[in-house]
Amino acid sequence: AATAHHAIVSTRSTRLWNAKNSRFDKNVCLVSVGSCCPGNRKLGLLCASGSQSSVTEPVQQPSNGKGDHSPKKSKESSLILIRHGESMWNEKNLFTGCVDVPLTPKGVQEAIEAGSRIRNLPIDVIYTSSMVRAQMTAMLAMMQHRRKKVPIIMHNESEQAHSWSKIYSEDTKKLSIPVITAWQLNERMYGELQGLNKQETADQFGKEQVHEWRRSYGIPPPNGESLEMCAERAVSYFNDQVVPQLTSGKHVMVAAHANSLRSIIMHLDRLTSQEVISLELSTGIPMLYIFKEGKFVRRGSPVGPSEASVYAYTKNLAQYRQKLDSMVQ
Ligand SMILES: O=C(O)[C@@H](CO)OP(=O)(O)O
Repeated sequence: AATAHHAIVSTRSTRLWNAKNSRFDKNVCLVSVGSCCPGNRKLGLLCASGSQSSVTEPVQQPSNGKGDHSPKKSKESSLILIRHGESMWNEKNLFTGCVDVPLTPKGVQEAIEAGSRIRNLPIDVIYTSSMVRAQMTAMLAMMQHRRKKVPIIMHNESEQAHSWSKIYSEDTKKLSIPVITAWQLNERMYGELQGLNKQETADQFGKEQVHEWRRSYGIPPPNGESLEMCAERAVSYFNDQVVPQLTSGKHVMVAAHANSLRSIIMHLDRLTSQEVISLELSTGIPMLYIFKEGKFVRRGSPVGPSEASVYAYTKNLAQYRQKLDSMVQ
């Protein structure tokens, strides 16, 4: 199943991500530590701003007050980004945006397969959008995880919701993974395109115009959000909430959407507004980054439960896997 060429992370339409070999095809651009496409640039140093965490276990964010959040100790943590599996409107080729539609059976299958690819990777906390397709994907993927911790959605929308969902056993807490839902990670709001057929819209307004609405950085669809506007909320949230977790050594998975993730990947990989135009994400393919000393290094996509691909696993991740091997009979 992992043999297909997925256009997960491609900054040129000529480059396709080969999930099997964890490398870009055509431009011979391997994803390796410290380099990324295009032009072998160093991956971006990410500076978090305004660090606070409202999650179950607040994390201390080391900061020197200058926006440099490199931890003092050299901890390594992993970040998995995953776009939801195929939704019922993906299947119908309809613009979806902030309309909250569920997965198709194929999307469910994609989420399960994604789970099998990451079943040996450590995950301490999960962030999802507030939309059911991202939440289904995260939950279905976690059902495959070897650690068998229980993903539990945090309900902090009111005092009552918070207190009524309290867990009274520390042991049980240890065997669970908080799932934090955030509207900021929702799909880009597609305005008056929501519910329209993508092909019919291109026929009506012209291919070029629709491509600009769909893929440009700065141009919003009618009464919708541009990628830039989406980035303002999604990347801010990522910096404010997710980065402090990583800085404290927690391993994080983020389940979200094509465009909210495009904006985050643009930020992590320091893509230009031109480069992001051809960044396409497939449904249900997990992407792994390592966060170390304040830097994000893209490791590619884990190929499967037994083959990590040479680029995907670090020494620490291999050790975690060995630990799982010794725990699971
Ligand atoms: O319809 C949407 O919400 C998105 C993702 O499916 O569309 P696009 O393909 O333009 O990113």
